[in-house]
Amino acid sequence: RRPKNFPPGPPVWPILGNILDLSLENPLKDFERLKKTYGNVYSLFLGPKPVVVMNGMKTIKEALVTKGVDFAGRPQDLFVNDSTQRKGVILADYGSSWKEQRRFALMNLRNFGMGKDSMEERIHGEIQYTVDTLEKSIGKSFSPQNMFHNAASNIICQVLFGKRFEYQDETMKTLVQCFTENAKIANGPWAMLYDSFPLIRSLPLPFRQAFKNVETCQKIAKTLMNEHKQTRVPGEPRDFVDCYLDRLDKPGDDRSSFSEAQLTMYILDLHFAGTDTTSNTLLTGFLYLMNYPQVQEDIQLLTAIPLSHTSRFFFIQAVIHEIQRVANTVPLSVFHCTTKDTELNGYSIPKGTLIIPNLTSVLNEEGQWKFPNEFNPENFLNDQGEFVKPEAFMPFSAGPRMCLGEGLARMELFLFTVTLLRKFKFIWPEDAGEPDFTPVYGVTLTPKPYRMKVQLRVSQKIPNL
Ligand code: HEM
Repeated sequence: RRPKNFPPGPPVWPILGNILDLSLENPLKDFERLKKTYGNVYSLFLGPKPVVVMNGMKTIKEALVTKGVDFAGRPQDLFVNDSTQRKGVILADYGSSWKEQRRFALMNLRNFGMGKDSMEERIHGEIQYTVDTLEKSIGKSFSPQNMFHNAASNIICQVLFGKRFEYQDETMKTLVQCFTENAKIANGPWAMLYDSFPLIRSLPLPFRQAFKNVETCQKIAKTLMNEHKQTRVPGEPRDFVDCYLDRLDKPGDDRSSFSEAQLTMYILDLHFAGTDTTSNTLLTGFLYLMNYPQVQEDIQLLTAIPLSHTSRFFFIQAVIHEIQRVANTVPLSVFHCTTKDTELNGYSIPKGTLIIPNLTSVLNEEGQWKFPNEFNPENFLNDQGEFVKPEAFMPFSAGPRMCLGEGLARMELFLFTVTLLRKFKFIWPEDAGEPDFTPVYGVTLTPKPYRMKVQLRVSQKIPNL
């Protein structure tokens, strides 16, 4: 039974709730269908657990920004909480510990923005390896999945550990394999069953593998942390781990949330949050750029013009934003939870209710975009050809829990796109058939595996702008 004045939704079955209303493999279409029937705020039951799904820009902003604190919690009784032992920042509940840890990361990520070891330098350094990989692949048809994944992983490793890993490095391979497997389990049917039916949690079912994987990753994070302890000079941090160890040296009060156990999970959080997201956005970007050769060519002509030239800046920004809009990389954001009894669109939502912000419903919302259902950089250009960012552009979500890696991610997307397009032409192979733009559902949306071809560019005449 729905509580009084709770958002409406489909009829609820005993024990099962609404689990049969959702495809366990990919619920995005079901969420869209339910929005058409019940409106922008509706409710579902996962087994006995009530869930509120929020849709549309106005509703999501009202909740995550205007009533930011009310909606800034994270559910604590799900599969993902058990598998990460409730440490780190992504899944930490709203409160002083989360605030302290989040502020620390934001401040330190900003501090890496300057100087010779700046974020930009670190990204450029890694792009050079991607360029080498592409040069070796000229004329061949190859799958770019690992290349982008490794590059995104190495950039976050540079930030965290001050070093990159060779693409064949066993530690990295193990980390990536564990993350990939866990992301699959976390968004698959077994996690949904784990969340809906607490009685099955101790049974030896496939979700057990995720717990083993987290243990393996934690061991790796601990080893890297211990290596830093051996080589660091206190007060002269080289990277995020050193900054954190410096912070641990400070005499703090007993209630401080900083600890080595926090750090190991934090390392994994940032590595996980910064890898799949960026690499899948890049993969989607190059899938579209190959199949919209005119857009690719327009950027290529502009890459030869000084960065300060506003037309260059406007068009490239518009293309990168449009890539992020169609990539819809984190389609349901990370699940939130209400921190107190609250209201949304006139409905009452009790404290502790699981909230799903359906970002997909905003990134292609009718009325918010000139071309909601096609790839078109015009979505971000006004009549004068100037870059404009519609309010509905929220791939990083909004409010107090908004992605804390946005600055890093945007710098990566910009530098990769511009540097690679300046040097190479990306071609959809003749024998690849029709491109399939439908993504594969997961915590992050992934393009279906595809192959690409590259050619070195011959220098082009600069247009008269
Ligand atoms: C294109 C790339 C990226 C996209 C689309 C993206 C998107 C998101 C989204 C939608 C959320 C959930 C926000 C919410 O709960 O409302 C999030 C959270 C988060 N992201 Fe990102 N992200 C990206 C890259 C990164 C990078 C590079 C990092 C690492 C520095 C990062 C670190 C985080 C963290 C730590 C959180 C949790 C914040 C919190 O709970 O307070 N993300 N991201």
